[in-house]
Amino acid sequence: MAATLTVAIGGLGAIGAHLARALDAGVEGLRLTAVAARDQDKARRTIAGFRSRPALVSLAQLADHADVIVEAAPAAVFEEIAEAAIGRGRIFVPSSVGALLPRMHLIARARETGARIIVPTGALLGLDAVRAAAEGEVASVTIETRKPPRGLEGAPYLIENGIDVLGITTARLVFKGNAFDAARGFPANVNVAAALALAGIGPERTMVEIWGDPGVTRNTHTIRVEAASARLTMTIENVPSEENPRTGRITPLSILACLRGLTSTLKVGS
Ligand SMILES: NC(=O)C1=CN([C@@H]2O[C@H](COP(=O)(O)OP(=O)(O)OC[C@H]3O[C@@H](n4cnc5c(N)ncnc54)[C@H](O)[C@@H]3O)[C@@H](O)[C@H]2O)C=CC1
Ligand SMILES: O=C([O-])CC(=O)C(=O)O
Repeated sequence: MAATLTVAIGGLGAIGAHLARALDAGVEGLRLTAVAARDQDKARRTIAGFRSRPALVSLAQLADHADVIVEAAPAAVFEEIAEAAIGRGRIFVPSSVGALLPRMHLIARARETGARIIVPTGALLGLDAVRAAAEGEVASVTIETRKPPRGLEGAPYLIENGIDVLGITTARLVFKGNAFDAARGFPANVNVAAALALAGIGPERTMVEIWGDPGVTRNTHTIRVEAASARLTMTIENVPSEENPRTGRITPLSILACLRGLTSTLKVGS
């Protein structure tokens, strides 16, 4: 029988609370041992009915409590969770993948400590095919993201460029550039572009279009890959979660599937 891995989660919002509940309900090979949250009272209420109550600790302490540290917090506190997890040689599973792009030194650090950084597919699709294609020659990778305007509100790029996204009445291209610049300009919005870049040809060559689109109710991502082995065109339309409409409901499910793959006897997909 495969060994059980202990799991700690930083952030108990749309992703973290859902994942915590799912783990507590029972997942073979995984055991939730600790969580960290900003609002301690709310966190206590969230875990009150759990079958096995995890320790409520600080972000930096998560790494002392588990083999696998899942980051499910705002990008602003990414470093605090990541540095402790990687410093202690844990398996680090980030949600705020956009925050990893400007911190690629963490990968060199993980090499030193024996930590692993496992980026889940998250709100995207098809990263298995992108990774496979990237083992051969890839000419181009693009992602087109369409969001309801309020899902883009407050992004630094829009503020810097005076773009009033809530005033948009027809679909408008608000950003076109590489994944690196997209992650800087839209830190709460392009985790999927960052994951795509890391799966394929890197943040400099992965091209991103972000559209504010009053005509969509779902965050919609279309990936196009032109490779020597295949041409890929894939679209996902994410149902927003109740807790945080910026975050697709599929995201905690994808992380759960990713965690299952760490211990399962049968693993499907590369
Ligand atoms: N990889 C992907 O495909 C996706 C990634 N994301 C990213 O995942 C991250 C989490 O997303 P959500 O769960 O939707 O966010 P959320 O806003 O619903 O939850 C974040 C949680 O972190 C907590 N938090 C904030 N500061 C904290 C601190 N200092 N210590 C402990 N907890 C703290 C908040 O109280 C909140 O409960 C975000 O960065 C988001 O952009 C979101 C959707 C898809
Ligand atoms: O589609 C979603 O649910 C979230 C999203 O765009 C991202 O975080 O990159």
